[in-house]
Amino acid sequence: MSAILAHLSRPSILAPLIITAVYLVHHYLTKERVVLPKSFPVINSRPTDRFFPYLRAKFRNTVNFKSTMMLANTKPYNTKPAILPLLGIPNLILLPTTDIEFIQEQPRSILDPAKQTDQRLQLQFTSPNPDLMDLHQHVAQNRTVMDYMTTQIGNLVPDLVDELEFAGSKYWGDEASTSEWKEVGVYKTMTGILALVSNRIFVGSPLNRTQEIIKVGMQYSVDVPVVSAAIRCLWDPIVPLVGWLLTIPVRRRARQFEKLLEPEITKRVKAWDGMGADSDSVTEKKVSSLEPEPNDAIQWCLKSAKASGDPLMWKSTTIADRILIMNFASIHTSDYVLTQVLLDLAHSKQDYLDQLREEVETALRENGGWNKRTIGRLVKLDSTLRESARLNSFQPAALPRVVMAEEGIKTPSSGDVVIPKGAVVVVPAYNVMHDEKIYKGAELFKPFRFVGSGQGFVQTSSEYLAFGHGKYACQGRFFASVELKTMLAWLLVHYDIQLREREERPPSSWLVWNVIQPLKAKIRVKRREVLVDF
Ligand code: HEM
Repeated sequence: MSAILAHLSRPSILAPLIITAVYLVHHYLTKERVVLPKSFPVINSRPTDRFFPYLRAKFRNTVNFKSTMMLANTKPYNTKPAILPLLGIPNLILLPTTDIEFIQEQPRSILDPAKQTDQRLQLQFTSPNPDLMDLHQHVAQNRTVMDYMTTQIGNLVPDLVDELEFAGSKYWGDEASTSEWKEVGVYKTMTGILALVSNRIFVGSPLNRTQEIIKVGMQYSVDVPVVSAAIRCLWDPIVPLVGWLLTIPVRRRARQFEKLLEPEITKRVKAWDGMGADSDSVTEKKVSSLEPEPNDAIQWCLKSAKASGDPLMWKSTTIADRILIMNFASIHTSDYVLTQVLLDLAHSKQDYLDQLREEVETALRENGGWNKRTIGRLVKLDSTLRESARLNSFQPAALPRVVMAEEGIKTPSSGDVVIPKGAVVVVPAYNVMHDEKIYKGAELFKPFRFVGSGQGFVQTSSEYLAFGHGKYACQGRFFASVELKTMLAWLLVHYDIQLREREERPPSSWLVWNVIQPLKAKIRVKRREVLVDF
């Protein structure tokens, strides 16, 4: 015994023990705890659960979230809020679908979507620059840059197509390969093509083909969700240290990305300043000595930075971090949607593929080739994307928001019961988008379901939540819609896709409350001889 005591009293052992003990006491005594209303039922706990009902409900929700979402259609969950215990996401309250309109209208000061993203992605460790999400002037800049993106993307269709010629040939085969079928990994090739095409719009040509930029941007985007999910499962007291350690490689990649973009951003800033443009005199003529002025996200960031007059906004690292976040926000969401739609099509009917191809070829002929007008005419293709995103949305529970109001909130369904500050509310989405009463034949892929319905790919509603809904719905969806339609149209015109009508479509997998596309699924493609005359 005395030997053990002597051992423990050595400073190298004792000091960490004392620090840990002090931390634990401090943590548990001072941490603000969110006490969820006791009157709400716990979804997926059963009257027969005599022991550990909460833990058992948590287990069921975690391993089979789809069934939880279906349960949300039944009483009392379809009219009343419920506590939703789930691994790695504390303080969740599932609201009924009848609250969707109320939720989507609330300002950030009441229900904040960004705070939920902070928690989910552990941005205090993983963000290249935590201020980018928090500081008012950064948030305003993000919004302005997204506005540029929305208004400019139509004009950039020819650039997208130019990049597709290169990326498509690289991943799916070039013009010399028209006689052979080629087996391709859908997710892998879509990610590769998207990284090139999206970065053509983000950093411009030829920088977008720099291997290192693509590699670092992708690694960052792959690592953040994985490492943040791991941190969320850690025991609270060890999160600050272990979380920081686990994310060292992520932060290293962000610094690498900043270095890789630094020469280009500095060149652009110098070109701007070289014209003697004052911070507050942004005119189309005086903006930059680069001829022609680049039309890409680096330049949009620079323009809006100069308009703000705040030098921090045009610092090279600030702009590079914004571009890295764009890579993160766009590549995984878009490669998800493209992978799913290609698998849906490959496992559907030849007639669908023929009709889509015909629509694209007619639009190309009638509108003089690849441009904004052509893409705007593709109503069947637009409906196909919307239908696939409905069936496969990666957010089976939508509109996650943290309650920010000091006094908590009451929702239409909670009646007099207050949902406290710090709780995270969500609404069910999987069951809504698979509801037979809203979508007839809801489990079927009917690509032209929305043709003539007045509902385009980007339109959100309380019945269509693939991009969220309302005030804080996806800001990148207009960009994504043009980019994905151009990509899919170009691929359909340039490649035959071998139909796998009789084979089972590879299923997505569910990981807690995320849906993951079939990462290993393959299709067979063959380059076509393109005969469209335009
Ligand atoms: C098909 C691809 C995409 C899908 C399915 C998608 C989906 C979503 C969803 C579900 C949300 C949450 C909305 C809510 O909670 O109400 C969101 C938010 C957001 N997305 Fe997307 N997204 C896509 C592409 C993009 C792209 C390409 C960008 C930017 C380059 C982008 C930027 C954003 C931003 C900035 C937000 C936060 C909006 C806010 O809080 O105001 N997204 N997205």
